[in-house]
Parts: sequence; structure tokens; C-alpha cells
Amino acid sequence: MQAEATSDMWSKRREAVKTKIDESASSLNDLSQDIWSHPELAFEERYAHKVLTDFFEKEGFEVTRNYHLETAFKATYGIDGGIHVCVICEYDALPEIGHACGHNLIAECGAAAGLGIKAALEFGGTPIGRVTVLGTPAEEGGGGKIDLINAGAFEGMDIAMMAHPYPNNLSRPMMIAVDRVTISYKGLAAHASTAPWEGVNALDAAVMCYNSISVMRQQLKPEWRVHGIFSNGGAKPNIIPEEAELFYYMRAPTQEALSQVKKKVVGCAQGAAVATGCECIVKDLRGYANVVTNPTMATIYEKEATQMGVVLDDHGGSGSTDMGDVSYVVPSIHPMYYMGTVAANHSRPFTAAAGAAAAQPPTLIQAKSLALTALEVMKPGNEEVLANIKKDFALQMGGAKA
Ligand SMILES: NCCC[C@H](NC(=O)CCN)C(=O)O
Repeated sequence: MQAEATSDMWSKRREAVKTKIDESASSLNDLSQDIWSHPELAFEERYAHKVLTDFFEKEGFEVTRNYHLETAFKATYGIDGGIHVCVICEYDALPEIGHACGHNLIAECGAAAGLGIKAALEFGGTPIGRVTVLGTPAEEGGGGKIDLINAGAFEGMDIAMMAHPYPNNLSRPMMIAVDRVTISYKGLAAHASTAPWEGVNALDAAVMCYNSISVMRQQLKPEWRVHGIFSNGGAKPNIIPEEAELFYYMRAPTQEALSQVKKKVVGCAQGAAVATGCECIVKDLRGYANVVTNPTMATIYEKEATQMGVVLDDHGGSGSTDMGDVSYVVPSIHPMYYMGTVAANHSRPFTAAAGAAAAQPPTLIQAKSLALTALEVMKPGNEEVLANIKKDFALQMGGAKA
């Protein structure tokens, strides 16, 4: 009898997830549209932070604003001593092109999944664990999740999850490691017409470095990436530039491969310095680890998403995210989903799609899939599931950083 009650109870908990998310569709859409209409850059997401924390407070979560970072937050519900699930919200936009990576939808998806899990935990008045929604700023280049990891925000979490808008549906996307550097050259200014020979041209060095990297790229492996811009090209045409700077990203599936890529780039930078007589300074900026997808979690997610009608693809990814660093401290999944456009992320068409009504149904389906995945892990009697998740994680950590 107890077993049947449990199974009947469990079915009702699962239904509670979907019902709550469906009932909240309008307020979730308003939340997403509000964030989309107020694009804010990394670590400046003050408006998004306010509307999200107000939302979770109204929904009965225990909210901690300015959580280790001015625009980070924690919204939690449940009991301690059971399984602790973390759902991630992102909400930073890109310079000039707004929410061209759809982080307003990541925030909506995370909020919806948090609502759904809370509804299931509340059902029957007996929470069986805890759900924490973490608001993580500055994924696009600042790495707010890394600051939160370092502050201990992920301690005690059993699993972590989020979903990211993308041109197709990927349950196990290849999100690769990234390192970032600035390459600065210092030369000597001189009048570019009356006495150019007196100068040491920092821009020449930057151009030579850029060209060296461009030809070196032919020798990179297909999954490696090097891409950059001139961030300082000199002051005026009639002054031999005494300073110039490049800003580069380097990427590879593993840390070991990334170190090979970086060595090649630094070699190009140093070669240009020798050729021009400039001083060269290579400055490391924050990088991200590759995403290590937990197979047991991904298999559950794939079942739930497929049952929701999601048709999963098997190729794509090759961006980077600070969720990679989270996946090295907590078993994680970071599925990506089609939300109405095949346009590439970081494009103006993607910005438009992220604010369009067509993005809503796929986003809520992703939220339900994440929430039901979490629920399967939390289900009484499914202790073996969490054991397998942790076994996966231990094996993966044994070799992932290699
Ligand atoms: N240096 C950080 C780059 C992050 C950026 N991430 C994405 O585009 C995917 C998720 N927003 C990237 O260039 O890969």
C-alpha cells in the first residue's frame, strides 16, 4: 500500500512540476521580457538582479541578494539533509547587441525549473530535499560562477544544471576550455612624417603578431580555436605608435591541448617583438574550463526532454562557459536548446529571437525537463541514481583536466 501511495504520490509530484510551470507561464514571460528589454553587461546586471530576486521572494523562496557579488543571488527552498539541487540563472547581455546569447531565457528557464522543483517538494507538505537557484553574473567574459565557486557557494550541492538557447538541441554539447590574453607592445613615438626612423612602431609589432597567428592557425587541430581583435591601434596617424594591443581568445577541448595552443600564440607575440624592437607584455585574463557533462544526469535529461517532444541533435557546441568550472566541482549538465532561430549566438537575429514569443514554449519545455531530471535524482528509492552520478563524476575528474 505504502509503495503504491508512494508511486501515486510521485506521479502527483511530477505533475506538480508541469502544472506550476504552466500556471506561471505569463509571469515567467514577463520576467524574461523585462530582462531582455534592459540589457546589462557583465557584473552590471542590477536591474535583472532586482527583478529576479523580487520574483523569487514573491514565490516563497528564501532569497539572499548581492550573494558574494553585487549582482549574484541565491534563492533556496526545502530541507537540509536530503538531496540538494542547484539550478543556474544567467542574465548578462553583450555589448551593442543586447541579449544575443539569450541569457534572458536562461534566467527564465532557471526560474521556471526552480518553481517546478519547489512545487514538487511542497507537494503533500513533505519536502524531500532542497532546491537552490543561483543567479550567476557575467558569464560572457567575467566568470561570475568562478567567483561564486571560490566563495564556497556550491558547497553542499549534489547536482547543478542549466539550459542555454542555441540553434539546435544538444544534451551533451562540447563546450571547450578557453584562455584569454592581452598582447601589448611598447615602442617609441616619433613624428611619422618628419622623422619616422626615430620611432619604434608598436602597431607594426601588433600587425606582425596578428599575421603570424593568422598563418599559424593552419596548423591548429580542427577543434582548437584562436581569435582576436586589435584593442589599441595607436593614437594618431602622424605619431609612430608607442603602444598597441591585441586581445585574444584561445580554446581547446582540454587544458593540456589549450596549453599547446597558448604556447604557439605567445611564440607569435614574442617573434613580432624581436622583429620590431618593441617590448611585449602578454597578460593572462580569466579563462574557463571545459564543460564535463555527467552521463547519468544527461541520460535522465534526454529521457525527460524526449518525452516532452524535444528532438535531440548530435552535433554542435564549441563555445565556452564558466559552467565548465562548475562542472569540475559539482556533477552538472548544460543542455542547449532550439528556441526558434538557426541564427548563430552573438548575432542580431539571435537577439530578436530571444525576445520573441516563439522562444517561450521551448524554454518552458527545457525548464520542465531540467526540473523532472532533478526530481528523478531526488526520488525516494532512487539512491542508486545519485550514487551513479557521483561515480561518473569521480571517474571524469580522474582524467578530464588532462
Ligand atoms: N571568455 C568567455 C567567453 C564566453 C562565451 N560564451 C558563449 O558564447 C556561450 C555561452 N554564453 C564564448 O565566447 O564562448
